[in-house]
Amino acid sequence: MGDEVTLLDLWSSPFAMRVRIALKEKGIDYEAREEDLSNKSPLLFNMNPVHKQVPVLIHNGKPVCESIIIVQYIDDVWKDKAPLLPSHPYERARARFWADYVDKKIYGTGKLVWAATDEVQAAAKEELIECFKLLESEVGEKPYFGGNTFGLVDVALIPFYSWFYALETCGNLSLIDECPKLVAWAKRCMQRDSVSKSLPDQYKIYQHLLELKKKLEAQNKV
Ligand SMILES: N[C@@H](CCC(=O)N[C@@H](CS)C(=O)NCC(=O)O)C(=O)O
Repeated sequence: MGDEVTLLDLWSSPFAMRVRIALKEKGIDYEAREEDLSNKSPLLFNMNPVHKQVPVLIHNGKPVCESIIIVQYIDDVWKDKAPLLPSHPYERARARFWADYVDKKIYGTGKLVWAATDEVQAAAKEELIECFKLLESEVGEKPYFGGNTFGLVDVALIPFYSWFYALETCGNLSLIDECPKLVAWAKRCMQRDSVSKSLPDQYKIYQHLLELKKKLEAQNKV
């Protein structure tokens, strides 16, 4: 019997994009169920009772939560095609380190660039550019963070390319000027079907983030 794979998904979530990319890299057929975060489904509460967040991968009835853990699970289960992690333990640890760095830095700092104002925004902008420059030096002259192969760190970071227009517009900055090699890397990733089919249009994300920003401001949450 074939595998039954369901993804509790959300079009705008960079975390869900990671899982969509990994599934497409592996060529796995799956059912995507779009969640409405203002009215979460009973299935989401059931499958991710701890965080109640998307994405959740449900594989033959069993849930796996947290995007980076899901991507590694996918790589463990569907080993034969498109490996996302290197085989050497040291290289695996390095890839996990950088994926963790992306998780700790990019979402939160990036969010302050599109959602905050004044000094908070200015500080976040400086920090984000520093993080991007560090990542840029890590990718160096290689085509991907995974070297010649597209891997875990590429999957972790590339969803944030969908934020680039919003970051540039809200933060009044030019990413091509600040980190040209990172932009070149992102464009290289976008040539892969797995990536271009999983990332929404940057302008659509910009509109969505502006809506979110208004809601956050109304709740005094920026
Ligand atoms: N660390 C989680 C983050 C997932 C996350 O933040 N998901 C957001 C959507 S982008 C969510 O479901 N938010 C709903 C909530 O927190 O109630 C992962 O990597 O999967």
